Amino acid sequence: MILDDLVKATRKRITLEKKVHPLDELRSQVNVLTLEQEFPFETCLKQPQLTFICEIKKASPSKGQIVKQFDYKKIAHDYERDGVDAISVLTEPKYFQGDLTYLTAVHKEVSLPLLRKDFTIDPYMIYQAKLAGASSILLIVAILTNEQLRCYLKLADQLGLSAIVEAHDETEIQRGLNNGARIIGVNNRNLKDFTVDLTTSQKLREFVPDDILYISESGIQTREDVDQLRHFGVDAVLIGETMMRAKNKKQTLQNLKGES
Ligand SMILES: O=C(O)c1ccccc1NCC(=O)[C@H](O)[C@H](O)COP(=O)(O)O
Repeated sequence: MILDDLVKATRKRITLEKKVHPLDELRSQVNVLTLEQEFPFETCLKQPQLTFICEIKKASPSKGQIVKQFDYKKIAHDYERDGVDAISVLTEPKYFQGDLTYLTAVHKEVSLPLLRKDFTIDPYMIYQAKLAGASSILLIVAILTNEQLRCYLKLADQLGLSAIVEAHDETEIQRGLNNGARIIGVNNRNLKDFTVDLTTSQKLREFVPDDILYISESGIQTREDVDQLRHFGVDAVLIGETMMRAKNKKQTLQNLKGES
């Protein structure tokens, strides 16, 4: 399964990165930052209207290369100008052609809350996310033990980072909640065969209490999709490919929001 490959590649990458910049070095840099505890990512998800998180994503395992021209700074500016609420930046290099430096650069360019989209399997990656300017990280239940989930959520909290706890079924949602998740993300993409079914977000909605933020991720293409998800009671949508392929991002976003 693709998640196994992603975890393997991530472990290899992080092992190398730790040799260049050991954990203690990252820790001491984080210590000199003023740790704000405002959780801007969560604040933006709590607004009354649906929150739009749009992604900066060059390639993916399911689609291969999505865009040839990849001016991530311009995309970030366009997203901010056009009314996106938060930005997700893929930092996984092997399968998504992402890079942590994209996140650092985007943080310098825009003031929107940023999600480090990666396959977090080590606390080291949470420190990296903080130093790169993220206000949120991704924790995928399927690749973490309960103890890891609990510890990573605690560390994120200490660093003023929110965490999207991604689940694919009722059991994973329960594990996320039992270990302290405040945000549950449901992935509409089946990671075994890459098929997308937006009703996954509908089917799993009932297992997430109303005081927990609920994000629908992947496969969102049209205004009808967004309307449907709004109707299912999601707090936010995470949209990657549709926005990345859009020639006119402003118009596409307005259309998705139902403003044009
Ligand atoms: O996008 C993939 O092919 C993929 C495959 C395996 C694991 C994760 C994957 N995507 C990460 C994401 O969560 C999406 O980039 C995000 O939800 C946006 O999805 P989309 O709008 O379909 O680009």
